[in-house]
Amino acid sequence: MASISTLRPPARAHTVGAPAGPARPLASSDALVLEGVTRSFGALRAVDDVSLVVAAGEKRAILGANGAGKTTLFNAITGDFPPTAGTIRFFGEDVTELSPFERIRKGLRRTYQSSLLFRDLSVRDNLFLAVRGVSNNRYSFLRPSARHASRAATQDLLERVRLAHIADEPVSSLAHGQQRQLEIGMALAGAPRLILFDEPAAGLSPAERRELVLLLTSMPAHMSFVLIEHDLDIALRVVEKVTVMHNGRVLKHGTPSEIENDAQVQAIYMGGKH
Ligand SMILES: Nc1ncnc2c1ncn2[C@@H]1O[C@H](COP(=O)(O)OP(=O)(O)OP(=O)(O)O)[C@@H](O)[C@H]1O
Repeated sequence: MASISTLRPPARAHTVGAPAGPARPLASSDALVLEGVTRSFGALRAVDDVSLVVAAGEKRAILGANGAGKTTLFNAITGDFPPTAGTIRFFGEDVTELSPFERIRKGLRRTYQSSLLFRDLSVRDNLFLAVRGVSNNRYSFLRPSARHASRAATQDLLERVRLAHIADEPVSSLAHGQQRQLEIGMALAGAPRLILFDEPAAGLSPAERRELVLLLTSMPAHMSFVLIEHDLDIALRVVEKVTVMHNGRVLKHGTPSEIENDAQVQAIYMGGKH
């Protein structure tokens, strides 16, 4: 775990938010509502009865030790591995049965732990393809107006993820941190309503981590994100709320400071049992 040492000793042990059930009544301003979401692989319940609510515009981290079920939860939300029980609502709509692509069309995006970039293409072309891929006109490559709008959107993204100065470089020549910035840019194509970031700081140098924090703290206010991140220095700095998972279940929800000072969370991150 990258930043265990950054967890300070608890001022006092205390109970943070209750794990069971959505924390409050459903509201139309909720971006993502999970109720009893479970994903089994044979006898293993990788995600077990998870309920949580992410408000529109909210930035949330999901923490947990290796194997806690974080990525499986992301896969359930995106539909890559749909839940075996429970429901998922996205801006009030039940999307539990929808295909991954239908969820993308509704404004859900994700990044992956491993890179999905086209390494031989330029930074600009990768972003252009991402823009075209989520566009309503994605099959009309030859229509000048659609092409013009996509080029403008591509330029916006280049600037937003601070890669305009290397727009025409091939991805294969980029530093690792720049590639992760580009992945974030691609997830931002098409004005998403919620992005799931899967360990964006993995493998980054300290300087690249600072750049990542800048990017994550400058995300549009109305857009939500959910972040899986082992680097607690980053995770606790860029979100308003934290959900901690353990053995597939929600252990607790809380603010970054509540979670940082929680004895039970510390025990898990130190590799202890609770
Ligand atoms: N496709 C799969 N088939 C079988 N078991 C799986 C599959 N995907 C995940 N698992 C199991 O589910 C459990 C949770 O895995 P998951 O990858 O969701 O954890 P995680 O919290 O994301 O871990 P990490 O921090 O290491 O990425 C693990 O025991 C894992 O082996």
